[in-house]
Amino acid sequence: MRRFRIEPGGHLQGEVQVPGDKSVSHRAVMFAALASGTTRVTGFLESADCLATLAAFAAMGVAHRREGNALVIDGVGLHGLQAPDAPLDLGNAGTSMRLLSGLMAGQAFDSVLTGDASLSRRPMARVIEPLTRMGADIRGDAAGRAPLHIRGGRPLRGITYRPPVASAQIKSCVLLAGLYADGETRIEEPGVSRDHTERMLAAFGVPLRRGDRRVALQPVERLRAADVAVPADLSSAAFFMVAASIAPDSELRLPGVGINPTRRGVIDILLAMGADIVLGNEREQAGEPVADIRVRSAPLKGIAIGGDQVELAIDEFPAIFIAAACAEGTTRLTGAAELRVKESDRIAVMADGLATLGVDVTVAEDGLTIVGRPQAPSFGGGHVASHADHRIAMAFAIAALRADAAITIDDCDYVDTSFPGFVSVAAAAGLAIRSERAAS
Ligand SMILES: O=C(O)C1=C[C@@H](OP(=O)(O)O)[C@@H](O)[C@H](O)C1
Ligand SMILES: C=C(OP(=O)(O)O)C(=O)O
Repeated sequence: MRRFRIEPGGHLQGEVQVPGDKSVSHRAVMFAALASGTTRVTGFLESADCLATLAAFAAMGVAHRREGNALVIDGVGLHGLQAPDAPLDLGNAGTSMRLLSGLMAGQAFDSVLTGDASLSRRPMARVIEPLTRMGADIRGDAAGRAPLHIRGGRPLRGITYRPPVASAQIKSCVLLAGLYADGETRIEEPGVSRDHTERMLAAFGVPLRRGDRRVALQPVERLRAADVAVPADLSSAAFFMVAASIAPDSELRLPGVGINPTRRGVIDILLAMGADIVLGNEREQAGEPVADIRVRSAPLKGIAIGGDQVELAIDEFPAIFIAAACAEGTTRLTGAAELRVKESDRIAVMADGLATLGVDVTVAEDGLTIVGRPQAPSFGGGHVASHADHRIAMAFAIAALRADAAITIDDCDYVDTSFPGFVSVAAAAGLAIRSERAAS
């Protein structure tokens, strides 16, 4: 296991090219595999999570190769996947497991989906339940967790599903099963969730009816291969947006970052906190809005965050909490219980780490309250446990910019699930970070 050691202080300058979007990369592999024809994916995120998805399709007979900077995938068609001869191991990737569960429910063969210790703790009843209503035979353990055993060859029927939480993973799972169902599949969500699946299905020639928090899909004969240019990942960019905001004398440019309106909550939250963020050259890339982002240091202030803002920034809260700890006044997050069922319990784990670094934080069931320390240093140094959660590790790494002593972080191998190369990219921008092999 590697651990990070970050010396305190520093400022950030220059251009940071963050890697491709994780959500879009997973979907690009899935839809390319199911399409008729060949798809070229550029900007594919070569991270552990997305490579697990790619390996799962390779195990089901989908060929891929690298040509220059493109990942080229030969689609096998909606009914062309082959039975894998072993369980599909999806590692740490919740998106992969939940989306694949819907897809596997529609196949003629049986499959088993497994994952690592973190993924095996995450709730899967949220996909088992709607898929069972559609006619699938899918079972987890007694607590509704992975491994998931899926019996193939079951006829599926379209349903109208109203998930209890707004979740792109649940929605996408049901839509993927809906590709194989008899009749229309409808989803009506209690809130806004990211719409990468809908955008990419449309690009692959699948007609959808979309309304406010609603989507409906009719089964189709085939998906039409369509090249995908994956935007840079806003969730990875978020660490640098916060870092440049809290470090003095900093200015970073982040080119080609996805700013999908169902994902861009972190930009709006940081702007509301007083951040100096400017979006330029806004354009569309493979059906997704992207922009070049410029961030400069700025004094931040605490705000209240809740309601619809939560899902729009769901993966960015570890970074946002670091911003809040450097802000003038109090930041209060509510309505974010979903953070407790990510790769780690991100409310408890972030609260523990912030407290270790001397920040006054109060935990609630669905959020937390952070009293900011606007005078640098905002953090003491110390040793923080990432609980094998990539986003926790990266969040505490940037906290060192406002610390008075070194911060060390355990269990940082998992950063590769979403941001391979984080250490060298962050070091080149000005963070005094190094990765060390830990004793155990
Ligand atoms: O669909 C996706 O790609 C994702 C959806 C979100 O999860 P939920 O659907 O559970 O909100 C997010 O946290 C995850 O990192 C990626
Ligand atoms: C929650 C995340 O991913 P997943 O659900 O795919 O594991 C994340 O990347 O923060």
